Amino acid sequence: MDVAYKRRLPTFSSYPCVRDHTGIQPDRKMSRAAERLRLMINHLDRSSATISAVPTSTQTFTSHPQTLRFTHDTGLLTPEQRLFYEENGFILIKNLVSEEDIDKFRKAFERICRQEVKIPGLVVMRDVAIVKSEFVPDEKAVSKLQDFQEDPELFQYCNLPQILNYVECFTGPNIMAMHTMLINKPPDAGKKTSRHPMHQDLHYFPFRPADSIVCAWTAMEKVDRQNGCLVVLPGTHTGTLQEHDYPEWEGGVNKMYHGVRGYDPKHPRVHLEMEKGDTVFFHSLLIHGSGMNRTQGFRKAISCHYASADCYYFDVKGTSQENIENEVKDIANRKYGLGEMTLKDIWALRGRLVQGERTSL
Ligand SMILES: CCCC(=O)SCCNC(=O)CCNC(=O)[C@H](O)C(C)(C)COP(=O)(O)OP(=O)(O)OC[C@H]1O[C@@H](n2cnc3c(N)ncnc32)[C@H](O)[C@@H]1OP(=O)(O)O
Ligand SMILES: Nc1ncnc2c1ncn2[C@@H]1O[C@H](COP(=O)(O)OP(=O)(O)OP(=O)(O)O)[C@@H](O)[C@H]1O
Ligand SMILES: O=C(O)CCC(=O)C(=O)O
Ligand SMILES: [Fe+2]
Ligand SMILES: [Mg+2]
Repeated sequence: MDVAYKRRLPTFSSYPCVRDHTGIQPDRKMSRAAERLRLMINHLDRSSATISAVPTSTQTFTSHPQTLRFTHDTGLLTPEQRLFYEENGFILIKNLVSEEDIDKFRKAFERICRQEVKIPGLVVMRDVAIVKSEFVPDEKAVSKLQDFQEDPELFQYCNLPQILNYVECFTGPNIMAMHTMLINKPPDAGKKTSRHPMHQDLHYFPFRPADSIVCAWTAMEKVDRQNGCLVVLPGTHTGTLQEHDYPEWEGGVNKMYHGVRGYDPKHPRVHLEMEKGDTVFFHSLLIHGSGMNRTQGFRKAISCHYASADCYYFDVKGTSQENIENEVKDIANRKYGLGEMTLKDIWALRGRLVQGERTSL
């Protein structure tokens, strides 16, 4: 563990934004949940990760066993944190990435925007509102970098030991970094195109199981409702993958920003307000999005989707993911002439082992 990290130990925040009108009472909910888990964990059968809720003195476990399905016991997460992720599908760790590291990522980003470096495979995206205007090599023209696995500086984010320690709690010990992004949400140009529709990241991934895929998303500055923080629907990770499509937004929508078709607008939502360095880990099925940026600043975050290297690819043909596959293939073909490549080939090329063994992906 590096010294800088040790000095400022991260703290766990249950619901980071209690100002949100979700109707959830975080403190009450947490203490009840934590107490229940503490009782259960006394009787944890580690080999099967199965919890027996009411063991008897004769050791006959006749009650309904409850399984911890979404987390692994690595000794890092407290019982409260495990139960929180199990129930909500995300967990926010305060102050996990140092200022120094974030400033380094920001400088690397700026160099890319100024076109001082050329990174193989990197996708530099512009917001749909300005895509037809004149290009200037400046961070103001870039809404997102995607696939920075070949940038040695930015990719350090994916290798940060304190991030991987948490990731392992959700993926197990063999870890692949599958998808990388630096999001530079621009000030909204007036058409609300800076929003990201509510979606499940799994829609983009031709590999499974969903429970072994987690996103780490780190705020590179203070993010709040004003500049378009993440918004999550707690508990939706226990559902299934929904159909996604372009939302019908008057002002237009960014390429490949699909949204969940007809999600329940009454589902409680939580705005994840975060400080620089705070990191949220969330499940690949968790419904999330981000609001518009009402400030004049470019709201920055860096993220990586990790998957267990033991995951397997599958053919999305005939599933709800076929629409995104067609778009990805179209672009890959137009840009790189990768007509013969399958989605699996594209992902296998992009993925990088960051811990353990590359067993399958
Ligand atoms: C868990 C993952 C969740 C997600 O990743 S959600 C977001 C996923 N989004 C993506 O993966 C998009 C990544 N972006 C890209 O691939 C590229 O930026 C993109 C959109 C293909 C543009 O590539 P460029 O190299 O800039 O190509 P280009 O300038 O020649 O444009 C090609 C055509 O695309 C259009 N375009 C560019 N940026 C756009 C945007 N933001 N929204 C909508 N349309 C956009 C552009 O106008 C052009 O269209 P046309 O051919 O002139 O009709
Ligand atoms: N009525 C809606 N229908 C569909 N998606 C919505 C709707 N309202 C918001 N969203 C989506 O929910 C996410 C977050 O929205 P949110 O309401 O937090 O942002 P906002 O409306 O821009 O700002 P705020 O509500 O904080 O004033 C975004 O992805 C946004 O696109
Ligand atoms: O940073 C954001 O606004 C959300 C990005 C996101 O959810 C994604 O790209 O999948
Ligand atoms: Fe996402
Ligand atoms: Mg709103």
